[in-house]
Amino acid sequence: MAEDTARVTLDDLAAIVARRASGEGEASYTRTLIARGVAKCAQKLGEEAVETALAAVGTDTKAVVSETADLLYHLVVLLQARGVPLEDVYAELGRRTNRSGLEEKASRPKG
Ligand SMILES: N=c1c2ncn([C@@H]3O[C@H](COP(=O)(O)OP(=O)(O)OP(=O)(O)O)[C@@H](O)[C@H]3O)c2ncn1[C@@H]1O[C@H](COP(=O)(O)O)[C@@H](O)[C@H]1O
Repeated sequence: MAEDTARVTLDDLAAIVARRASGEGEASYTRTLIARGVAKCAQKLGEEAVETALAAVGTDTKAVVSETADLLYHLVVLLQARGVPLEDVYAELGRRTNRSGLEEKASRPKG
């Protein structure tokens, strides 16, 4: 899988997306998508999630990687559009590291 390209983390992507969202001038898919609103960003995230799930049960491993990259990009775009810092998500993940997933699930509000 090793290719001679830069390794980009979620933090890197969030910084790129934030710059694109606030930038002016050159064409940007990110800015166009965010300008269409949170609901559109959420719809795109849902589509990419389904495409990732479908790829995961298929046989093409490269498609799983590609769809996952699309999914993570659209998640970062949605968080930007919704004004939620990735840092808040990291903190929430951190709070969960001291208990099991079953405990965390039991602690969620019923609904
Ligand atoms: N990682 C991504 C990335 N992953 C996916 N995509 C785009 O997401 C879109 C998803 O494809 P679809 O076919 O579902 O969408 P579509 O039909 O073209 O568009 P819609 O009308 O449905 O919105 C494609 O246009 C992809 O190019 C991305 N666009 C941008 N990035 C990153 O964001 C940076 C900034 O991009 P711009 O904002 O375009 O400058 C890039 O350098 C990348 O690092």
